[in-house]
Amino acid sequence: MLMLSVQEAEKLIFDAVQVIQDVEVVKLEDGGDSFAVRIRDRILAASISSQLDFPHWDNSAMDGYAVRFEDVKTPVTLDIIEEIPAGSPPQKTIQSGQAARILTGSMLPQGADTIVMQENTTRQGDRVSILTPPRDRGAFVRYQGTYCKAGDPLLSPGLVLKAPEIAILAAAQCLEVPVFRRPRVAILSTGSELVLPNQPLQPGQIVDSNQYGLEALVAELGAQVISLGIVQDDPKVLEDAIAHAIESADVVISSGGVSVGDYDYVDRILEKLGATIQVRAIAIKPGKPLTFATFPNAALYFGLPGNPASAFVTFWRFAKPAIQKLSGLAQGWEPKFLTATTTHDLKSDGKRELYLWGSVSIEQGGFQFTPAGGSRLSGNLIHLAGTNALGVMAIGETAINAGEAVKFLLI
Ligand SMILES: Nc1nc2c(c(=O)[nH]1)N[C@H]1C(S)=C(S)[C@@H](COP(=O)(O)OP(=O)(O)OC[C@H]3O[C@@H](n4cnc5c(N)ncnc54)[C@H](O)[C@@H]3O)O[C@H]1N2
Ligand code: MOO
Ligand SMILES: [Mg+2]
Repeated sequence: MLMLSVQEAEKLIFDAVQVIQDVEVVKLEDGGDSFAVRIRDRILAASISSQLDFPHWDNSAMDGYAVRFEDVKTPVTLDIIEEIPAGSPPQKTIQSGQAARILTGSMLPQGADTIVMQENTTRQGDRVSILTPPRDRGAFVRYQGTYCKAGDPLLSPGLVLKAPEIAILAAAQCLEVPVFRRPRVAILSTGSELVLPNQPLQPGQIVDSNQYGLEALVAELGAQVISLGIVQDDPKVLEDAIAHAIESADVVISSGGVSVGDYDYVDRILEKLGATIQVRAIAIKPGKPLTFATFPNAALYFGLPGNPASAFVTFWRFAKPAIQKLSGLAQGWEPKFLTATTTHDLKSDGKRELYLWGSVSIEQGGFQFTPAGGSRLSGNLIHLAGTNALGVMAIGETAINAGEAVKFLLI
């Protein structure tokens, strides 16, 4: 069986992913949850601009007095001709010797070009004394269009809509927001030994934990989960399940049945159903027998190995970036490796690229990687708890000593 390097495999996988083309519109005024809750974490499908300048008009950054800079170069007392609360346009033009009372956000009146903050003044009835002259013309004036001009692009396609972007959409009066349809990801667990968590466990059986772990991983990416549950190691039953899955989903993720065992049917079924198998085995540990295939209807198939740690690691390394790219994310979907100092010695046989689950923390001087305890066998999922990173050892690298640098991937 041809074993690809991790880099060869990821190129084949990521190149096969085409961004979703379907667009949905999320409307500010639709019922149900608030707009922010409905649009949070969706990915923008088109460029957004506004008909508005930001700021929309010249306005004051302080509570104080709008004045003419020429009048206040030295301490002086001015006549207050008007009060301008936020939300009301000024009615008068400031002439020499005059000022207007102004509040933060209020429009700058005609004739004025500078704001003196209240703390630098004293007021006597309709007059105000400027105690400290402002340094510059335009002090504390927020000029129209200096943040952004009407028509300028505000948000670009492929951006995940988080709190700042959602606030911008609201400020820009963007009432209908085009976002990419969320990918549909079908998940199934193959194996006649598998039972549901609420079923009594007979000798030889094991609870299907991959289904739940993978569902959570897919949901974390904002994709729609289609849970197909346990499928027995029966070629006909499995073929029907996979055929149904590829018709109903953009991505199908199965676990188990991809190695060389007597009941490992996945690859044969994929071929029978017309898939092109792009990846059959990768020089990665854990996760060697990963299968990746493409279907004529554009569905992508990840046949993850059944061992729980292998399923998690291959999901993080290959399926997660692929789903993020498919979702329309313009930037940041590719795996990014950073460097940490390891707190413990790390060992490898050097034969496959080794992924070590553990925790990265930010300490003085940078990132620190602590490998998880327990046995690092691919069947052991217990010590995945609390981890947030995968340390990586390259092929040929057999030891990284405590205190030395290790590459890691945040998961
Ligand atoms: N002769 C060889 N045997 C194996 C090889 C090999 O190269 N030659 N590779 C080993 C490696 S590496 C891996 S990884 C596994 C992959 O096996 P499969 O993908 O075929 O998975 P299964 O055989 O179906 O199951 C393996 C293991 O995982 C448990 N499992 C399966 N599904 C689930 C689930 N949904 N939840 C929890 N646990 C699950 C299953 O009971 C098995 O213990 O193959 C090695 N063998
Ligand atoms: O590639 Mo397997 O996941 O080492 O047990
Ligand atoms: Mg097997």
